[in-house]
This record gives sequence, structure tokens and C-alpha cells, in this order.
Amino acid sequence: MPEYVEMEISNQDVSRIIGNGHSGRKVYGTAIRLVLACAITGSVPLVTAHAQTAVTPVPGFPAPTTHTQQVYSPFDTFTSRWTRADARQIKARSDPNVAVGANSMPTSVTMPDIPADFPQTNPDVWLWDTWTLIDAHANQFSYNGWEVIFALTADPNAGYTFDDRHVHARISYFYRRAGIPASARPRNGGWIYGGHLFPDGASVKVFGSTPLTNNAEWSGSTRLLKTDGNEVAVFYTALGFNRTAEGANIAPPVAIISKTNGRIHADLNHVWFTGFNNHTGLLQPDGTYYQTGQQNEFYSFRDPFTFEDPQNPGQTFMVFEGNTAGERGAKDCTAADLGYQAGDPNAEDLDTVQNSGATYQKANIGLAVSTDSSLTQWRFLPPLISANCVNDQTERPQVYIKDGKYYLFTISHRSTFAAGIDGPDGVYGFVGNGLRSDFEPLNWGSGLALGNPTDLNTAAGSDFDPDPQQNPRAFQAYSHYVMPNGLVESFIDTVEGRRGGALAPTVKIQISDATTQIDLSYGQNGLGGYGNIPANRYDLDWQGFVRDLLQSGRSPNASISLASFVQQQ
Ligand SMILES: OC[C@H]1O[C@@](CO)(OC[C@@]2(O[C@H]3O[C@H](CO)[C@@H](O)[C@H](O)[C@H]3O)O[C@H](CO)[C@@H](O)[C@@H]2O)[C@@H](O)[C@@H]1O
Repeated sequence: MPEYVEMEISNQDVSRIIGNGHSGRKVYGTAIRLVLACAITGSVPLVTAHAQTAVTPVPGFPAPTTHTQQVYSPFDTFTSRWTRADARQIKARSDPNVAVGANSMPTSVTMPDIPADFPQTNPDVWLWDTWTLIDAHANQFSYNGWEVIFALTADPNAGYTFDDRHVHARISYFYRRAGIPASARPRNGGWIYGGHLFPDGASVKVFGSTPLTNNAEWSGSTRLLKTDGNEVAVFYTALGFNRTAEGANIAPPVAIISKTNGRIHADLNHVWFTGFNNHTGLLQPDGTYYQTGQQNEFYSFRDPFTFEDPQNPGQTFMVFEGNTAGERGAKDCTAADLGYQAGDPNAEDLDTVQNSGATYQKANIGLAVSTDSSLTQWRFLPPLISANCVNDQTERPQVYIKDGKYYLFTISHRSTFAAGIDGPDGVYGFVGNGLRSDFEPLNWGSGLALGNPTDLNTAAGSDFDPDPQQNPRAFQAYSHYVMPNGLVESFIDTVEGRRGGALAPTVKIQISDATTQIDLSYGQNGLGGYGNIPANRYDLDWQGFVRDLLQSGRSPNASISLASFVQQQ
């Protein structure tokens, strides 16, 4: 017996039911499907109706997989797939002979060129993965008149290279006055370095007595627990290493998704934090849904992002980066992971794919739910998306809700795609009608939301290490985070051979149904200010503000009036 019944109906019918949501797309037709779900066994789809983008296949490439966007309970076992048929659309749409004239990639999903004379955010620190102070719904808060960001940082003067920064990473914070337009700020965004967020030696406590040579703090999200208070919870990845003096791993790194609580303070001059002395390990991979270091020494388990789901009030969820559990390279990808339509002449043979080495690439976006009000106890749920035989890393996932649609954004590297698939470093996205959905990859069914400028279809672009002469911006930016209003921040990695470790210019994407499109009218030709990371909400903790002022020895009205202070928000 089928799990659900599908009924084809006309465009007009659907317009009447859900409105015309595809007016912006001119290239591809629209097939409409109303999915009536009547659950019988196993995964239980909830009733949903939606318009599904129909993609006309590019000659020589397969059709993408059909994804219904239908919704399941977050506690269901259904895991959506980013398939090979989907991911091959990236290259299909980048072919200069087919899709976009002479351009290397569609300009609608390509980040504009970052100039090589970019400013350093701070000459004394390299920074990369960056995030904001958010509430349970990813609103970005300023605190008592200051915008605050958090970033992984390392010391450029400590004797290691930019590429070896990861094993030395510490979470730091930066702040600047809120409410000043980007045009009135210094070119580098004007962020003031506040220092390391946690006291020295605090985060290593998560590992107890486990012998380590060194530890690091990886990404990362920070929650303002009450929007009229000053308590914050930092969810991050504690990394424990056991390395030789030459930097080789003696044992797989230990990754523990962790939490620590502290408090934010601000006076008229600066922002500071207290607390963060107690660090609690929340999750380590279970080997059932999420791969362990014993199963694969190159496993990924990190980058927690917590949120409340309006469709499931009262629950706090976490998405994170994982890998599909099982032994490294196990040849257990399935026809569903490949995702080809029956009879597609451009489909691949499962055995051929599995023998190509693609089975080493099995990323997923994991889900967990908190089981206590202090967000200290968590339970794994099945992954939201898997990318088996497609890609090995779906990093820094985030849930982004817009116009009732649920977007899952994640960053990925060119080098982590499986054999036979190519795509740029950048941010990838998927849309559904709820937290657990049959997610449809954005833009032609490919998943690519915003990539670095590179040429996937020339000799120079055809390997994982493009020639910097010919592709000087293939790694210009990474670790994109999609903010309210479609603003996207990231960090500069390499432009024309110059290494970054600085905040990239913010860009803006227009998000609509299953498409994103870069807004070239934003900033200068699509590039906004460096590190333009504005708050969209402000927290005025007046009691705390006055207390902080008094403690700092300054009168509340000494140099700032209430009116001018509020005006700065
Ligand atoms: O610093 C760790 C955090 O950074 C994230 C996302 O930016 O992981 C990035 C990742 O990639 C970097 O290292 C690669 C190999 O050294 C390099 O090829 C790539 O260009 C870098 O961005 O860092 C880890 C460790 O090296 C690697 O597995 C990732 O792809 C985030 O997920 C981490 O929390």
C-alpha cells in the first residue's frame, strides 16, 4: 500500500490554493503537485500542498530528483537526500555552452569579485567563521547600543600558517556601536576586538582526563537567552587533539558539541563578558545516525545552531554538521542516494559510482532536541538531510524561516564533493515546508545558493586546486552565514593569492520559494560593506545598563542622553 497519494492538478487550481509563488522564475516551467498524505506505516508525512519547480534537464545531464517538500514530524525517521542527480545540476547550469553564455557560473548565484586590496578586520588576529548574537528565532540583537559578533580567531604572529589555524582556534568577540550606516563606518567595518570569549583553560575542561596535546574551539552559535536580559549561552564545538610535534594526528580528534553560559555587559565605552567558566559536553556522535571517530578518523561532528520551531512550540532543536554513520568508505550508497528518474539516459550506474571512491563522501545535517529547560540535555534525532556519495561536509548548518518556508543553509567546499561531482566553495540551500521535509535543493534543484566565482568547465577549473592565476577567486570567501533580510556575511580566505582572515564584504540574496538570486543593486555592484553585520533587533536592558554604568564609575547621563542612545539603535 502506498505511503501517500499524489494527485496532479492544474496551475490554476494551485494558484487558488496557495497563490502564485513562482512569478519570478522565467527559465523553467512549473509543475504543480498537491500531495495528500495518508500515512500507513514508517515515516509519517503530514498533509501539505506546494508548487514544485520543474527543471528542464540540460542535454547531457540528468534531471534532478523530485522532492515534494512535504513535512514530517521532527521526530520522524524520514531523512531527505541531496542526491547526485541534484548536485550534478551545478555543473549542468555552469556549462558555458548551455546555460549562461560565456560566464563561468550563473551570475545569479555567484558572489561578486572581492578586491585584492581588502582591509584586515584587525591586524592582530586572523578571523574566520563568524556569527551573531541571536534569539531563538535567529533575530540578531544589539546589546545596550552595541552590535556584537563572535568569530573563530588565531594569532598571525604565533609561528603557524593560516592553514594550520584550525588547531589553535579560539572563539573571540568583536563589537561596534549599533545603528551607524555602513557608509559612515571605517572601510573594515569598524569592529573592535574584545579578546577571547572564554577564560583561558576553561573549554579544555570538557575533555576531563582525556590525554590531549592541545585543544581548540570551533563553531558556533550564541543565544541571548532572554531578550530583555543579559544571559547568553554559547553552543560550540570543543576539539581535542592528540598530535605529533610535526602535526600528524596520533588519534582521531575528539569533537564534543558543548555549551557554556555567561553574561554580556556594556557601558558607554565597551562590551565585555563574564562567566563561561563551566563548560558542559552535550553531544558526541552515536555511531548509529552520526559517524564516530572510531568509524572514520576523518569524521565531521560540529557547528551547533539552536532554535525554536514555530511549528513545534515549546521545543528547542539543534542542527549540526555530521556524517552518515558506518565504516569509512563502506559501499552502502543506494539508488535513492543517486536519485535518478527511471530511464534517465544520463543516470549513473550504482556500482560504478561506488567504485569511484564516492563512498568516502557522506555528509549529513544532523538534528537533536533538548530535553531540559536549561538546554543541557539533548537527544539525537535522525538527520534532516544526507549527502551520501555526494559530498563529505555540510558545515555550519542553519535553519532560516521566511514566508512560511523552511530553508536549510549549509556551507561546503569544492574539495569535499564526491568523485564525478563539482561545485564551488560557498553556501548551499534546501527548502521545505517544515523542519523535517523532503527538502528541495535550491536553484535548478542543484542546492547551490551562493558560490565563489570560479570556472567549473575549463581545464583551470577542473581540479580541486584551481590555478590561482586563472581562477584567482575560487577560494575568495567561505563560511557564509545567512542573516535576516537575506544579508550574507563570510570571511576572506584567498584573493589573488593574498590570504585573508578578515571579514568579507556582506552581500545580499533574494530568497523566494526554491530560488535565491544575488542582489546586484546592494552596495557597489552587489558588494556591501566589509563585515556589514547589522542587528535587526535591539535589547535595551536598562537595569543592567544603569548598573553597568554605575559600576564603571560613570553617571548614566554623563555623556549620553536617553534620546540619543535610543536613536543609535
Ligand atoms: O576551523 C574549523 C571550523 O571551520 C569550519 C568552517 O569554516 O570548517 C572548515 C574546514 O576547512 C578548512 O580547512 C580545510 C583543510 O585544512 C581547508 O581546505 C579549507 O579551505 C578550510 O576552510 O576546517 C576543517 C579543519 O581543517 C575542515 O574539515 C573543514 O572543511 C567549521 O566547520 C569548523 O567549525
